Amino acid sequence: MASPKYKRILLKLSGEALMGDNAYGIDPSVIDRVAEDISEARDLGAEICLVVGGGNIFRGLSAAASGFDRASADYMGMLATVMNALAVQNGLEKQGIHTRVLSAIPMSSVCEPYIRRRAIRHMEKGRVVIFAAGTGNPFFTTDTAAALRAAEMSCDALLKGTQVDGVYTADPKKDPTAERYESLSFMDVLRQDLQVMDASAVSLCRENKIPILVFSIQSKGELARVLGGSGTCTIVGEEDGTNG
Ligand SMILES: Nc1ncnc2c1ncn2[C@@H]1O[C@H](COP(=O)(O)OP(=O)(O)OP(=O)(O)O)[C@@H](O)[C@H]1O
Ligand SMILES: O=c1ccn([C@@H]2O[C@H](COP(=O)(O)O)[C@@H](O)[C@H]2O)c(=O)[nH]1
Repeated sequence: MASPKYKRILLKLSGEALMGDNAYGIDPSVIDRVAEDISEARDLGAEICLVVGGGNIFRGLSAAASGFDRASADYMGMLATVMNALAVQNGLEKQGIHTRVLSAIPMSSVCEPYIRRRAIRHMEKGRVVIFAAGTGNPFFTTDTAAALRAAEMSCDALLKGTQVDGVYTADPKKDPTAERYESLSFMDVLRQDLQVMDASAVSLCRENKIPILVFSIQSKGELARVLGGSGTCTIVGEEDGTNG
């Protein structure tokens, strides 16, 4: 069995990927498959914490464009991520994995509040920690929350599991001629304004020397393959390749 390239990872799960072939919401079969993938990655020896997006349910920016107050819409988006976190927790528990959901917006009858030291302790006990409600602040995204928690948890890498298998020269969903990068630097992503992840998340990872691996969470078993070094992904790291 391959050993993981990174010991402690933060996995950012795309909200949109959780809807499967549906136009909205959560597909239980996708939750089960993602939970199996996470279980497989843990079996390699990786310590895993998660941030789940909310794009399958509610995006603040789109709602603001149709007339909602932006901050209120963002709070609704953060609540959507809590629903996704509970769904993923359910899937992981079916795999026999011990988990805790920690929310940046306290909701004590649903899950624990986010307390950094408590999160670290859960991880030390072998639990999968699921960070919900993003950063707890409007005007941010779950990509930034993922970069922030990865830094706080001293993660060795941030893996962005999304609907595409890497970073492309342009959005591959819109431009069929777009080509995938094997690797590139944080500055390349920022300079070329590549939209796969927001700039504040990329900057935070750059400052904290946390490589970002972008891969498709839609491909079964890809998480373990990427961790083992044989999967398809784009690695975003330092200019000189030292942390890639
Ligand atoms: N240069 C690029 N390379 C790769 N993907 C890109 C690029 N530019 C835009 N994209 C788009 O970015 C998307 C991933 O980012 P996005 O923030 O939309 O989703 P997510 O974070 O995976 O999910 P969610 O917001 O639902 O949680 C991809 O599905 C792809 O269509
Ligand atoms: O720190 C945060 C994180 C998220 N939001 C809001 O939630 C939605 C869903 O998150 P995605 O990253 O788009 O999946 C996002 O559109 C924001 O509206 C937030 O306000 N703060």
